[in-house]
Amino acid sequence: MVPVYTHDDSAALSRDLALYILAQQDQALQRGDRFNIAVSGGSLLKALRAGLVDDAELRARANWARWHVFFCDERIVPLEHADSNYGAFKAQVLDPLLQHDGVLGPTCYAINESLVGLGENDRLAAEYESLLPAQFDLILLGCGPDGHTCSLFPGDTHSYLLDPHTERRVAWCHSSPKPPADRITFTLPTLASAHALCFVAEGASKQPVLQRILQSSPDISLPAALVTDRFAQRVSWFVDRSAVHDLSVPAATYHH
Ligand SMILES: O=C1O[C@H](COP(=O)(O)O)[C@@H](O)[C@H](O)[C@H]1O
Repeated sequence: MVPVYTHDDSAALSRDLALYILAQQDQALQRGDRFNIAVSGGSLLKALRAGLVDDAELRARANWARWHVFFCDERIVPLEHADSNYGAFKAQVLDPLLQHDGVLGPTCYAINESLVGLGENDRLAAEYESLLPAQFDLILLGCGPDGHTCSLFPGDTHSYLLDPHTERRVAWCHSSPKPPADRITFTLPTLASAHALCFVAEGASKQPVLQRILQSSPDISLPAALVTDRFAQRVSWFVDRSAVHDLSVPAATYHH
């Protein structure tokens, strides 16, 4: 059973999430000289900002200059487009960090914007793959109401993205059921090689899908359940009470 760290509200979740990330950072910097972290887009970024950027004490504990930040998935749009995960991370984390004097920011790895719109999406995925470190210290994952994580979507149309033996570490996801249609995404082998995988899910809208993922017989047709099941020893979930309301999931407390 994976730990499901359950919180009364967003503020408590954001703080524990930040403490968890800092613990992973410290372990990574004992192993080497950089913290290789991958982030998802969506609602996760609000929690990152509240826990790590807006909180002065925790912001100071992050060794930002050693952070190398990648994106678990990215929408194939210009970086300043409203749908860009890089753009959302910049707005929620990088720009607010810049407002604090003396903070040296992280190194971020965005898609090659010059390939957007050229019909070169396989090449764009391959170029992004070439930037990745051999192994991630931490991958932060979201979970959509349909059970997708990264841009690994459930259903036959997207089963090509879930090949556990693919040599591709980043794949082009086309015809995404959630707009925009074209994206790149980490594949299962990339997730498999991470030291730690952490899902974040908040709000009552996530409750039905969490029921299918966190029950004792998970529905592994859902990519978020598949990842949880397959890499259980390295997976943690950070949730709020409304996301697991009425579920028979043992609530864990994050000890820091
Ligand atoms: O499209 C995406 O959705 C998922 C889930 O987002 P959320 O807002 O429901 O938390 C996100 O993890 C992924 O990075 C993003 O591209």
